Amino acid sequence: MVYAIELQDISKQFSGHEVLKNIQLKIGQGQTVGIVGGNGSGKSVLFKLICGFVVPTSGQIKIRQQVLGEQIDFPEGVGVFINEPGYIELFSGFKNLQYLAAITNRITDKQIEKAMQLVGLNPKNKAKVKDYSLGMKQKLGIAQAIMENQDILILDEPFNALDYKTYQDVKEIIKHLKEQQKTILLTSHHFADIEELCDEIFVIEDGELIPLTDHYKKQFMKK
Ligand SMILES: Nc1ncnc2c1ncn2[C@@H]1O[C@H](COP(=O)(O)OP(=O)(O)OP(=O)(O)O)[C@@H](O)[C@H]1O
Repeated sequence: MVYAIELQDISKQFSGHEVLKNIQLKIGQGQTVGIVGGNGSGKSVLFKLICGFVVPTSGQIKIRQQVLGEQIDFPEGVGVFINEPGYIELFSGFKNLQYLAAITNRITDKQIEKAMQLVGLNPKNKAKVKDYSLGMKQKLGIAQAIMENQDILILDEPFNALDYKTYQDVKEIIKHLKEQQKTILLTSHHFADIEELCDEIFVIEDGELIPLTDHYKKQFMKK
């Protein structure tokens, strides 16, 4: 199998506190993998390591066979949604996405508009991002993650703060991305969503990444 993402012996410490210990993870191209765990267990740190936003204390990360920090600094062709993305507050949502799209210059304004419409944002809305609600910012972040049609998607809590209709829409978008054989890494505190969407599920407990067992499943289903 061709692996889109590979983590070998990844550990991460912050000021001597070991958040992640010897993580091994292989994600095949086209797979959707869910990561669950309690608050502060290290899910976001794991995702930031894969995106190249945080450097591991030890171990190796490969994205499409390329070693992060050696062959590449940042993984290319990865759509990222990490909570509370930073935007230029005085720009509209569309202008923010236009600004970000200009970095790689791969997509047209029409594609940006389409991504915004998919998550229920009006690209013609001139409101500044500083006046956006939390849910609108969340939608903008998801539009950003999917707008370039990347084949790897890292989605950290994509369902947070969404109204019911947008939550359903985002779930449908993820299902559609799965059908298109995208590789997706997903977290959510709603275990039912993870179970519905993911081919494989792992738990982070005490810094270790372990496959979901019935014991953990019962624990998460209670929530
Ligand atoms: N830059 C940082 N400096 C120091 N500690 C950090 C840093 N980033 C994360 N941590 C610590 O790493 C641990 C894991 O945090 P992380 O955000 O990955 O948790 P999480 O599983 O995503 O939690 P939640 O479900 O609440 O979002 C926490 O103890 C957090 O305080």
